[in-house]
Amino acid sequence: MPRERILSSEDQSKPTPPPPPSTVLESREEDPALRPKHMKEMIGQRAVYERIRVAVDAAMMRGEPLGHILLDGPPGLGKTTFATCIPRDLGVELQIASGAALAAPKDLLPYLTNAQEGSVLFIDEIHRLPKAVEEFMYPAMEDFRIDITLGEGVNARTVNMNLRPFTMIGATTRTGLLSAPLRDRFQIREHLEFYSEEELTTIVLRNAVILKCPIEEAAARKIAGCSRGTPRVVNNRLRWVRDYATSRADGEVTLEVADRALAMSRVDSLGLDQQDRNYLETILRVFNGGPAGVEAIAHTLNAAPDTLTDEVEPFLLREGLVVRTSRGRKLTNRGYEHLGQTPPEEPVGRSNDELPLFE
Ligand SMILES: Nc1ncnc2c1ncn2[C@@H]1O[C@H](COP(=O)(O)OP(=O)(O)OP(=O)(O)O)[C@@H](O)[C@H]1O
Repeated sequence: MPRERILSSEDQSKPTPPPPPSTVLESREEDPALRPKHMKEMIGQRAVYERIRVAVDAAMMRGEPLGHILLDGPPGLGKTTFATCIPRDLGVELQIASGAALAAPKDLLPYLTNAQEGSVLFIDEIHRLPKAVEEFMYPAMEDFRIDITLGEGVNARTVNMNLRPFTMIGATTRTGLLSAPLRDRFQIREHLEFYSEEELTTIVLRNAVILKCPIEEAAARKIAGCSRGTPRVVNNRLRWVRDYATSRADGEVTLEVADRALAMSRVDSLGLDQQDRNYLETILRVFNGGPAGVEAIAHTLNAAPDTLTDEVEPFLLREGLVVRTSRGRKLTNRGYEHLGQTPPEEPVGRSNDELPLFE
């Protein structure tokens, strides 16, 4: 019988210590109603969907566990959504852990020993796993076996323990930080791309129905165009516009209401918010257009460098507003123009020591 259950800390049997509360999906969910439940409900990412679908169908037909999957891409593009839909489609249990919360092998142990045959263990932010935990995972992923050291010093001995075959799904915003041995243990590796305006419009229209929010198609298109190619952002903008329509209009999201709501939240024509513009303005005004190191920009903005690298920069790079060069970040001509400034004479990011970096 297919089971459809997400294990929470309460489900973990004693004496196994429960995972920290932050690893339970419900506590991280922005709006559970909006998250697709099955892969076929997911919009966009068609190529990734098709490849994972083939692997899921084959695993089900053969009655074997699905191979380990690594998903990477900027935040909010659907990594967790894939990781929660896949076990539902397979009809198996799901456990969720966060790389940042697994400080030592003993923290991972309960997840591995609790994993049922064919079940899925999802590790979010897998690039944050410490080396010792990562190495502990190698035999678990490859041979479904773990090596536990008991005792200390001369009395220490290693015990091998067999695990039930399971599927690991890892998600990361930074594949570059993963060691090659860990990366190579994932049979399927997929990169999630930003969504098109068409796809985001479909998401807005679908979610407006779920939120019981009457909306004009032109307004849905407007919201989609201002959402940085990201489903999480489109959902947040939709909720804001819906609140605005309730509070300042008759509840219907018309194009005019959407325009007013987005202007009030200071989202510009490209979908950039205040944080994005502060980043660009800092490079322009404090660093004369760059190059500037991300640490220096982060200090100036009083922000964490990781937030800039993971959340702010990917979309600005994709839009060609900044480039990453070997000497740091630089505004492009388009970046200058977006800030209403005239670009400098010299072409940006093309001198020998300022070649754009690709990762
Ligand atoms: N393909 C999709 N179709 C429809 N909605 C989606 C899709 N992908 C994501 N979403 C929506 O966007 C929200 C954010 O997605 P999700 O949590 O899966 O992103 P993520 O890549 O795991 O982000 P993070 O790296 O921050 O964990 C989800 O709650 C869901 O509502």
